[in-house]
Amino acid sequence: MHVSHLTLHDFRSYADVEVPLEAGVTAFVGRNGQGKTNLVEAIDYLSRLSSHRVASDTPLVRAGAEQAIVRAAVVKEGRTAVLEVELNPGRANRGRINKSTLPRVRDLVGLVRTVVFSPEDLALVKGDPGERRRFLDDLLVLRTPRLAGVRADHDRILKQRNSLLKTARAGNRAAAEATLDVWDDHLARVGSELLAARLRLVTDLAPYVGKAYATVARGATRDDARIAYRSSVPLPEPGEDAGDPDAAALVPAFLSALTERRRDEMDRGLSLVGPHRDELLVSVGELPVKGYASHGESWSAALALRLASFDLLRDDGDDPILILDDVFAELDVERRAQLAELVAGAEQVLVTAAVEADVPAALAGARFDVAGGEVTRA
Ligand SMILES: Nc1ncnc2c1ncn2[C@@H]1O[C@H](COP(=O)(O)OP(=O)(O)OP(=O)(O)O)[C@@H](O)[C@H]1O
Repeated sequence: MHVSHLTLHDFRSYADVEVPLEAGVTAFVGRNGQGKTNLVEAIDYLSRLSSHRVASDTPLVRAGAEQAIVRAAVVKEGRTAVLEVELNPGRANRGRINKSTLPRVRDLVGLVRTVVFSPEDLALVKGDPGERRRFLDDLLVLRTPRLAGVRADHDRILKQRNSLLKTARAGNRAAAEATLDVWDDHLARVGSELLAARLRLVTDLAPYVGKAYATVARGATRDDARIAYRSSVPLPEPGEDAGDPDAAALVPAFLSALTERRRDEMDRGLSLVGPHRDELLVSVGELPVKGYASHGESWSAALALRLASFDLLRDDGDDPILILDDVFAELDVERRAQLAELVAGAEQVLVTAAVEADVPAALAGARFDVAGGEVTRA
C-alpha cells in the first residue's frame, strides 16, 4: 500500500498543508524543528490512532486550535480510499472513509499499516517492559484490526478493576470482594484473548527477528537474537498447545492465578496478573538485551524488531508503509547502508532527515524541502 496524498489541518505545527506523494522513496529534508516528523507522524497516527512520540492527543492538535484533521488517500492493490481522522482532545475522535463517518473511530485502525523506525526505538529494547508490550499490541492490531476492540476492553476492565482494588486497600474490603469476582471473570476472559493473540504473534515473529538480526549485525547468525514471551499467567507446557493457544483454554489458569494473588492485589491496590504484567524478552546470545547488550547490539536488536515487523506484515500480503524518522543520523555508516538496502524495495518509504547527506544513496527518490511550515517538492 501507499499514500498518494496527505492533507493536514491544524495538526501539530501545520495550519493547512497538502502533500502529493508517490510510491517509492520520498525524503523530507529540512533543519531541526521545521515539521518533518510531524508529517510522517500524521500517517502513523492514521494507522494506529496513536503516536510514536506522545501518549495523548492534545500535543497533536496545533496550539490554539480545538481540532486537528489528518486525511490520506491510500492506494491498495490499485484502489484508492480516502481515510480521515478528526482529533478532538477531551471529546470523541471521529473516523471517516470516503467521507462516510464510521460507527467507531477505531474502525480505522489497520487500514493503513505503517512500520516506523525512529531514534526512540532504542527504548524498545532498553526501556520498560511497557514499551515492548505496546510494540506487540500495536503489531497485533495492524495484523488483526478486530483486536483493537479487545485491547480497548482490556484497558477499560483493568482500569475499573484497579480502582476497585484501591477501594479495597483503603479499607472497604468486604464490599470490594463482593464485586471483584465479576471483574475477575471479565479480566480473565478478555485478558486471555489478548494473551493468546500475543503468544501467537511472538511465535510468528520469532523467526523473522533472528533473520533480521543476522542481516543488521555484522557476523551474527540467525540464532543470535531471540524473542520469548514471559507470562504472569501459567501457560500450558511447551509441546502441548503453547505455540497456538486457544484463548478459552487459558481462562481457568488465569482465574486461578487471580485467586492466588487476590490478597496481595488487595493489599497493593493493583492488578498483578495478566497481559499488562507480561514481558517480551529480547535476547542476544544468551543474555537479555536490557541491562546487558552493548550500544551497537541494542541498536541492532531494535532495528531487527522493526524489520521483522515489516517482513511479517509483508508476508501477510501487503507491504506496510515504511517510515524512517531521523534514524540514519543515529546509525554508523555500515548499519545505514544495510538498512537502506533492506528497505529500498518496499512499496513506499518515507524518510526524514536534517540534511540530504543523511539519506543513503540507495534511497534516492522524490524529495521535499520542509521549512517554515511549507512543504515544497525539490
Ligand atoms: N501542537 C503543536 N502546535 C504547534 N506547534 C507544534 C505542535 N507540536 C509541535 N509543534 C512544533 O513543531 C516543531 C517540531 O516539528 P517536528 O518534530 O516535525 O520537527 P522536525 O523537522 O522533525 O525536527 P528534527 O529534525 O529536530 O526532528 C517544533 O517547532 C514544535 O514546536
